[in-house]
Amino acid sequence: MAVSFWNNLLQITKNRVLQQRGVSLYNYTHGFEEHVIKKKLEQFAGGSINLSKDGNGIGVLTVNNPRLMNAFTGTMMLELQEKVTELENWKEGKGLIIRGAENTFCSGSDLNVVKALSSMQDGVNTCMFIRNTLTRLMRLPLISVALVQGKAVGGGAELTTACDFRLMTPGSEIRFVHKEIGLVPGWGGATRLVQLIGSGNALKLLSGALKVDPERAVSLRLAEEILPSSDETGSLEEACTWLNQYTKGPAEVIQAMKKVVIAGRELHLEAALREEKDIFGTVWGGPAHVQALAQRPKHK
Ligand SMILES: CCC(=O)SCCNC(=O)CCNC(=O)[C@H](O)C(C)(C)COP(=O)(O)OP(=O)(O)OC[C@H]1O[C@@H](n2cnc3c(N)ncnc32)[C@H](O)[C@@H]1OP(=O)(O)O
Repeated sequence: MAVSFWNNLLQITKNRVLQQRGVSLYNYTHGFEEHVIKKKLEQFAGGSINLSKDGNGIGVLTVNNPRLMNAFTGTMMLELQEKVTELENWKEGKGLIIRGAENTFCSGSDLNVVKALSSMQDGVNTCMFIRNTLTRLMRLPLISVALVQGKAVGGGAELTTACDFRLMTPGSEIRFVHKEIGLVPGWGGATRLVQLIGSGNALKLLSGALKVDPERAVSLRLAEEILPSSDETGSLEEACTWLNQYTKGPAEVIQAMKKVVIAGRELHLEAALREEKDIFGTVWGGPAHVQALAQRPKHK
């Protein structure tokens, strides 16, 4: 009796968390002091995270620090959080492409930052900070795609797993190199990798620090497709075309669709079904539904 009460309470709390935007995994109750780590990260400047949004509801987020193969400096980690907040509030948004500048994806944390924040406390806090951001990124009500050109290494490989889909260009590679530097993934990448490809395959990629080329990624179902182009402009156009297959229609319907999938992915059956009912209620009788019914649709 007492156990089922607490289980129900836990589920209700989880649902509430999923429904709210901008809610973080870790807060002061977990010993996480966000303002302290933000002050430290501010000291490591360089690079940027750029966001452009088009009129069709597709955003392009670019990890931009080509001098260091798009490694994340401290200020880029802070900027990523700001851009995720902006995307959470983008009412017209439907899809998101994440890519790296100048033909390569991302080489993870800037190793200079890793060295400077080498105490256990700083390392754990930095990981909590970025794991919060990537969890919010994963839960955006947008269909997200990592466009992997060149190399996605370490934290860069982890970033790809926070997207709904991965598209790879010829010659590109995803590699969880953490073992080589005496680490395990800390940006939530191991957990998400297990969910994507199963524990056995995840263990092989992580413990072997294996280079995953596009063919292998597709066969593991880590990537959806290999794009024909390897250049920046061509592959971005192809990624947009791929994404457009799934983002036709009104933003409120696409966003609701992503939310029911998040519920199915993250909640237990009964809680997910309750969540689906609530989300259904937000589109039933809405403009897109009424307009579609008025046209007496046939789906041949
Ligand atoms: C979550 C925890 C983490 O993410 S820890 C960080 C994990 N990442 C790494 O260990 C990546 C280390 N870098 C590499 O293995 C290679 O640079 C990779 C990414 C494979 C690219 O190789 P390649 O195409 O030959 O380029 P390169 O080595 O000449 O690199 C160009 C310059 O960029 C730098 N760079 C690269 N990655 C980082 C990084 N993560 N942090 C800091 N600097 C990085 C390289 O050192 C190189 O700089 P320089 O030209 O030697 O001054």
